[in-house]
Amino acid sequence: MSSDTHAIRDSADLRNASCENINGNTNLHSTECDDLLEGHSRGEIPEACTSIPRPHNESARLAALRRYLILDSPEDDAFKFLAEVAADVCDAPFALVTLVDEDRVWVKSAVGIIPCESPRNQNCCSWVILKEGLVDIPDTTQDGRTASLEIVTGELGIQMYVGANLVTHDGYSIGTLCVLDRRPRQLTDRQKYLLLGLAKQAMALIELRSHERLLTDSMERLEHIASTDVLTGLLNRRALFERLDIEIERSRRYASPLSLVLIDLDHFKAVNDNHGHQAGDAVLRAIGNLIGTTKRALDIAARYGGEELCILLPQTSIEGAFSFAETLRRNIHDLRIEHSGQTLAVTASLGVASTGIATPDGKQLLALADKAMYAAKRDGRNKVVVA
Ligand SMILES: Nc1nc2c(ncn2[C@@H]2O[C@H](COP(=O)(O)OP(=O)(O)OP(=O)(O)O)[C@@H](O)[C@H]2O)c(=O)[nH]1
Repeated sequence: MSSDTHAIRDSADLRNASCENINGNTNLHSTECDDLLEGHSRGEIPEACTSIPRPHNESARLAALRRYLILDSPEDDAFKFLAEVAADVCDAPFALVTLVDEDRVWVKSAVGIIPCESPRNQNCCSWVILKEGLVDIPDTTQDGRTASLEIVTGELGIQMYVGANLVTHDGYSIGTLCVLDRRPRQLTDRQKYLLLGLAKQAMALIELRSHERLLTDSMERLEHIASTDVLTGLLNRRALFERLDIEIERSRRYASPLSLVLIDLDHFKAVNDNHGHQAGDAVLRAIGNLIGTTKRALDIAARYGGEELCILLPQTSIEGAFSFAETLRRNIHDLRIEHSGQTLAVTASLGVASTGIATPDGKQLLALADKAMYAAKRDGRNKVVVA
């Protein structure tokens, strides 16, 4: 016998129990919940509940729900499919996958009804998370838990509700897979068994989506680590070459210019020799920041080598690149870096190259910029030279 078909209790008991728990006791224990849930499905209709009790582990339950990041997530056909199967199996016009949040019941997917959230106090699903297994209400108009709910008394006129718990791997009830009908009726044992099985599948799907998200996040983090230069926060050399190939290809395909600026700090060895390697690192970090704030969002900045940096400027002509390089040269010249009580200043030599009519490949473009950069060094440093 399912817990929903337990013996009928005196409706006065239920009223008393409800009232005690309505009056602020949100830390309800499961036995108390059972008192509320059992024994009032038939006979005299108890006074309507104005508040649905909360499980004794409510705050841990909410934390469990939130770790899945499923609330307010986009539609997902796999959940919709499970709701469709539940509706078919139970021969019900409505089926929903719901999550019971702090003050609302949010619908992940729905069949026969437009999914929308509703207040927790007005939703049958809020009863389901109070106990294990199914909540089976063959006639909602005759059940104290549901008789006064808007979904029953209102336009929708729901008269049958059966909800199966979605239980996390660590035992928290976070929502339901439920079926609803406009006429009172009893599901068969087979239908209830299948609904419970489908609820397990819905929960497995929630866990799967969560694992997928964690995996994607980890891969993105790893990709970030693998492509970022730790000192400057810019892209590293490997990532630069990847992006260079992509941007060269884009430049070819759309016949748009791509420019490249190569930056080499002047007399950087002297910074290390005179102020120490830590000071040299502080300078490189500061230059990395400066480049980050000087370039456009679509420009791609990388650490090319030791004290050599590189910026790709998509859709930028040689004139535009020269103007950008001049601004950067001035900004570097004007930059003052405070380190261990000392104020450091550096200059840089910059080489600029651009894809022309005979578009070079990435390596050729770099070689052109490198040649121009060395010309700037030869010309006295703190200069921009165009290839
Ligand atoms: N602190 C620090 N120094 C670095 C790093 N990478 C390269 N360097 C130093 O950068 C200096 C580069 O020196 P050089 O190639 O002789 O060039 P330079 O002193 O900048 O002289 P010019 O380029 O000719 O103006 C070397 O002392 C490297 O050790 C780094 O990550 N941190």
